[in-house]
Amino acid sequence: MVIEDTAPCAIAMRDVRFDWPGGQFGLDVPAFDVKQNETVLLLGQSGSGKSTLLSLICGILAPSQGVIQVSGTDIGTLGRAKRDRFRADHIGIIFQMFNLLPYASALDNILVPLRFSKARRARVQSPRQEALALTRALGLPDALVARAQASTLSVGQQQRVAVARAMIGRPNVVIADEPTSALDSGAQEEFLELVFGQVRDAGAALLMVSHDERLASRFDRVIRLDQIARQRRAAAS
Ligand SMILES: Nc1ncnc2c1ncn2[C@@H]1O[C@H](COP(=O)(O)OP(=O)(O)OP(=O)(O)O)[C@@H](O)[C@H]1O
Repeated sequence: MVIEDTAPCAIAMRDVRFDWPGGQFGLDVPAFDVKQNETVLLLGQSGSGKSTLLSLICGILAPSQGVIQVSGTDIGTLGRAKRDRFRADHIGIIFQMFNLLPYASALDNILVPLRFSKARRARVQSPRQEALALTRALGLPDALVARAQASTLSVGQQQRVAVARAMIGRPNVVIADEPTSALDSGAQEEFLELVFGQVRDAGAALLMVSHDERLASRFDRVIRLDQIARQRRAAAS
């Protein structure tokens, strides 16, 4: 199924239903869109289903019904392997704890998405030069990026590496799951500045999840999970 009138949308969800195995928690999303070039902050309390929603959009989880369209592709029609490929090709992901490979260099961490995606690799002329251009823009010295093991970097340096890894090969959708939760407020500001700059340069859509309302003023649009999704919880016995 193709959702009509979503041409400018990077993400479009219609009548989506998902239940975690065990039936303790489920999510219904009647309609949710993020436009290309739009920055959206998704707020919600702990346990409300924000990460579940992001996993559906990234194709890590599959809905039991409904349509999830990312960059014009209905990812629900893809099998698991194709969803994994689609995610690698089209989505840049910034995780809460950055999830860097600890013993690899910062540079090798940044190049990981290109190893998993030919399409993303094809959008990069010189991987090493592009990675270093990104890290320079993010304020990291070349020698550190090329030589330092990720585990030896400060949290601030790790977040920059995580942004560069998400942005290499210019994905058109960037998903960030509470990427500022480990940072103090000064570092949060700086981090958002970096992410927004990179997302704008790539012409990408950004969907960031947080429970921190103070971030709201920076985004084109702020929504609460309960405005777009209905949560289903099993009654406690
Ligand atoms: N792997 C899992 N298996 C079964 N149920 C799960 C699983 N992960 C999450 N859930 C259920 O989904 C609910 C929502 O979890 P989710 O992680 O999506 O919330 P969240 O809003 O991202 O929370 P937080 O802000 O604390 O990260 C949880 O309360 C839990 O009941």
